[in-house]
Amino acid sequence: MTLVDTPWFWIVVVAVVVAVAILVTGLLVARKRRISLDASRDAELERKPRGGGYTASGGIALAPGGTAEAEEEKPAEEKAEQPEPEAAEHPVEDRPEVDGQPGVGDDAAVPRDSEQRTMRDVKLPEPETEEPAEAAEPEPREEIAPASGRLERLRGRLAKSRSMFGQSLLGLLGAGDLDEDSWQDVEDTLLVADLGAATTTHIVERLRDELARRTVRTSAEARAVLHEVLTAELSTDGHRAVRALPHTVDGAKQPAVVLVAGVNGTGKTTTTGKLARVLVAQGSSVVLGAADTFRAAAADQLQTWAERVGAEVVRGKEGADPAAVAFDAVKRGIDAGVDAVLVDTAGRLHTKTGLMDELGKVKRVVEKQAKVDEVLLVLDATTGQNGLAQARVFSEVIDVTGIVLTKLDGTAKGGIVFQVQRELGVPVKLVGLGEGPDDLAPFEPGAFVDALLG
Ligand SMILES: Nc1nc2c(ncn2[C@@H]2O[C@H](COP(=O)(O)OP(=O)(O)OP(=O)(O)O)[C@@H](O)[C@H]2O)c(=O)[nH]1
Repeated sequence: MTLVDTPWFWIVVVAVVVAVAILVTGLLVARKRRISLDASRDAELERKPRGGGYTASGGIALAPGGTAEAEEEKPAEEKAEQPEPEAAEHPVEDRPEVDGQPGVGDDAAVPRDSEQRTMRDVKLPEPETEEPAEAAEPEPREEIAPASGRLERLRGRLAKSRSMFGQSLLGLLGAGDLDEDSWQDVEDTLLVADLGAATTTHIVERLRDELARRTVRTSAEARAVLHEVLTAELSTDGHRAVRALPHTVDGAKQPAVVLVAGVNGTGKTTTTGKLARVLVAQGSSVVLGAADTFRAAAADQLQTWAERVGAEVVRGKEGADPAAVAFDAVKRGIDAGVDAVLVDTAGRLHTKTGLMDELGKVKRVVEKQAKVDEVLLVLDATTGQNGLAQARVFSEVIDVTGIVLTKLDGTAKGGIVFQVQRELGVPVKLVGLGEGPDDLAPFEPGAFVDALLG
């Protein structure tokens, strides 16, 4: 009989199998318990905010998403007034761009922690109210001082020239017999007052002749001689009337067309406005053409002048062709049947040849529909010899028919009047004696000399 055949062998085998089974089961149970512990720790981490304690380099804190918590923090009254969700979304263009942040992606929206707009903050536009009927009524027209006798009324404005020129001459001539030194002083006085060499020589010769021929004993007699000589020096063959009244062409009324030209700043726009006032005061209807498209404010300035007297203005866009504006103004004047069209032209430096060509073009274009009746050259009396040089250039380009000498109130060199007229052979028609609307006077030699001598 072998060991296998014995019962004790099988009892030992069964016992070993059972023991191994118990051991394996125990090991499995122990492993399962260890995994459960690890899972609970992970779950604990999972409950912490993602990225909690982590700060990115750009300063962006990683925090749980969602908007519910933020909304709960707002006051109840604000919450109640929150608009519907779609209205609450701020369009990109609504983002207040004060922080320099880019408006891209999520960042294009207003940050949710920024100040919220509420209904209370929204300002509704005020409904547009109709202007009261009386406001639409035209401004009452200004009273315009009569043009006649203006030079006498404004004579005080020539005070600077009077003391420098008139009073000095009277002092010299009224002193009795004049020696060569005294005559030299007379000459110097005339030159300083801007009469120019040729005019000065001519006046001194005339004075010497007259004083030698007559017996002058009193200062009143000396004044009379001086008055006579100076007035005669200012006489001209050209007539001083400004051609600003309408005339008839082929049986139809045609407005007078007046071009006002000159270097910038001489007072063209002001003179155009002042002249319009004179014409309106005398019963004429006027259209003003704002052909100074170079200086933007010039058209506004002219418009203001026009509104004050109830005249119409034709203006173009800034930088428009001045010739086109002048053409339109004259056309408007003809169509409306007015008495005069005054065209204020651009006044830029005469040294720019192209600009002088432009002035010539303005005249040519205007003359396609109406003759230019008057070309007034505006000269600033305070600029002396430079003003005269300007005048020469202008008269080569356009036929100047009259001179307006402005700012005579601000200069001691009123003698420029004599020189301008002599050198250009064109009469001084108007003088500007101030910035006021009625400070434009017709030029009358006798009254002018009277004002100079005091
Ligand atoms: N004191 C004085 N100032 C004047 C007279 N005429 C014009 N002015 C002033 O001169 C300045 C220039 O006048 P404007 O009429 O604008 O001159 P403008 O020639 O049209 O000038 P631009 O449009 O630049 O070409 C303004 O301040 C006027 O008030 C005058 O007779 N006396």
